[in-house]
Amino acid sequence: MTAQILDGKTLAQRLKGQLQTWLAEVSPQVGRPPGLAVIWVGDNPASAAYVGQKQKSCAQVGITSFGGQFPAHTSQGELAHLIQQFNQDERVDGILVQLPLPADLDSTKLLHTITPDKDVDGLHLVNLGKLLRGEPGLQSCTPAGVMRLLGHYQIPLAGKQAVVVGRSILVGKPLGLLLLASDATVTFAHSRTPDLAGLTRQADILISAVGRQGLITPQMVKPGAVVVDVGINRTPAGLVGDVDFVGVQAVASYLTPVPGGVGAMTVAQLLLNTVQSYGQRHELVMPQFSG
Ligand SMILES: Nc1nc(=O)c2c([nH]1)NC[C@@H]1CN(c3ccc(C(=O)N[C@@H](CCC(=O)O)C(=O)O)cc3)C=[N+]21
Repeated sequence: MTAQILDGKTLAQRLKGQLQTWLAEVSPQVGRPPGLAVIWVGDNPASAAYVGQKQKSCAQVGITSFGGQFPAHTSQGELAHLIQQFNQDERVDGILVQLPLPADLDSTKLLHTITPDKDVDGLHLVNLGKLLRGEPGLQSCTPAGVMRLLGHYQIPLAGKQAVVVGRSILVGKPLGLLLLASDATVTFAHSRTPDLAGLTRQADILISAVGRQGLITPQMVKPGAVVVDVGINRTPAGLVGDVDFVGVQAVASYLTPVPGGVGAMTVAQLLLNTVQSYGQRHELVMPQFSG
């Protein structure tokens, strides 16, 4: 068997095309384009690439970017004040605080300063609570992007065994809840899971969101499983995920590449969340952006 590639890059490009077309029609009627404020503190080089990617994608589809880079010594109070200004700014539909923040800042407290209806990262307690309840709300971009990618390829989830390796608040936990909401039987695995391979071999849907190169070997994958690689590892040879791509491709039925899989969907989902927030603010009827 050779796994089919879940092509996040192409799907993301098509979604962006649909957003661009719709916004070209709607923004003049509303009288303004959607706005996304990105707050990036310090000079983490990985963040530089992500923030650049986000701003470029915003420009492509017709979303105005606000915010920018702030020095590493910016205080908690200054950042809270900045977020409050964006909360009130009528041109801003989404506010994103790029993580990680410098260690002396309290990122959770800052995230809770964002008004929930502009929380395009889905990390405010109110949006996390809605996720837990299964109510509509802004959803974290990477998990929502993964679900959109699986949905696009019509991967069945109901009744399937899903194993999520990793339990972060940014990816593992919310993705597990979304899979559960789609009627998968979900198991969370993590660094204290004793027999990881024994567990992952039972997975029809295997998600790795850890950040360790080579973590998922072919022996850990059930033949025919769907494998989603959320890992991001920078190596001398370039960007790689958690999954032994070549080995697992011979065992799985579907597999996401890194790059070109989940990362590309994350950015597209951020734009979708921003447009969703804009649409709600102006009571617009939103089309189904399906890619
Ligand atoms: N508040 C917050 N929200 C986030 O959503 C968030 C964050 N902080 N901090 C960092 C992580 C990471 N992240 C990625 C975004 C795009 C790619 C992406 O576009 N990846 C491309 C390749 C990029 C490259 O080549 O460097 C791909 O996989 O094809 C990856 C990872 C968002 N994150």
